[in-house]
Amino acid sequence: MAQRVKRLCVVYHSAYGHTARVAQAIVDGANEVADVDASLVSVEHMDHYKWELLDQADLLVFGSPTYMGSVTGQFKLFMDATSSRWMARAWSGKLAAGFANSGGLSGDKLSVLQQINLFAMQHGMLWSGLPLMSQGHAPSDLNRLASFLGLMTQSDNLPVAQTPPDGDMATARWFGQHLAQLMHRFY
Ligand SMILES: Cc1cc2nc3c(=O)[nH]c(=O)nc-3n(C[C@H](O)[C@H](O)[C@H](O)COP(=O)(O)O)c2cc1C
Repeated sequence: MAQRVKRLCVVYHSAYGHTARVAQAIVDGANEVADVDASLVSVEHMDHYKWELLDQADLLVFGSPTYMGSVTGQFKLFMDATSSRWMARAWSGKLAAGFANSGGLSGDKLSVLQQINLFAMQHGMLWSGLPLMSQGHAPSDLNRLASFLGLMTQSDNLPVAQTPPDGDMATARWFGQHLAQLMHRFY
């Protein structure tokens, strides 16, 4: 029997494009898995169509750049705009995951992942981390920043085509694939 197509949606903010590139890599990785439909939603200019995509998704992946050790103001506006869904328990039982990009190697990205995790818990969602052992700390290595709560990537102050490095981009695709497979296992 054919299995139902599962929907994953990556919800992100990106001022200069680096976090957007990571978001796209998660979507690309997820779409490599059969019977998965993964899409991208920027938190800017949310409209009825975008909210519908989020409401229909089986799994939401939330991502933000790190600003002053926190999610960006734009991402926080999005979080606050979900309060009617929080009240209605609309996303309760959905799978959730998170990612954070920053300029610093640490950059206090953990704080961003913790904020996003707590946000998902407020919604009653079911959290998936990044179950991938670090393969080393070079720019080409998978999970070089050794993060398990969610995906961490780091970008230099360079054009988007050059940074984050290959290992971070490959980790993002791995994360997308993993989350897609998780939807099939879970639902
Ligand atoms: C206002 C502001 C605050 C920032 N704060 C941090 C920070 O706390 N830690 C860090 O490592 N990078 C910090 N950065 C760098 C950003 O995290 C980095 O430029 C961003 O992740 C790039 O993503 P984007 O191209 O998707 O906007 C900051 C940048 C700005 C503009």
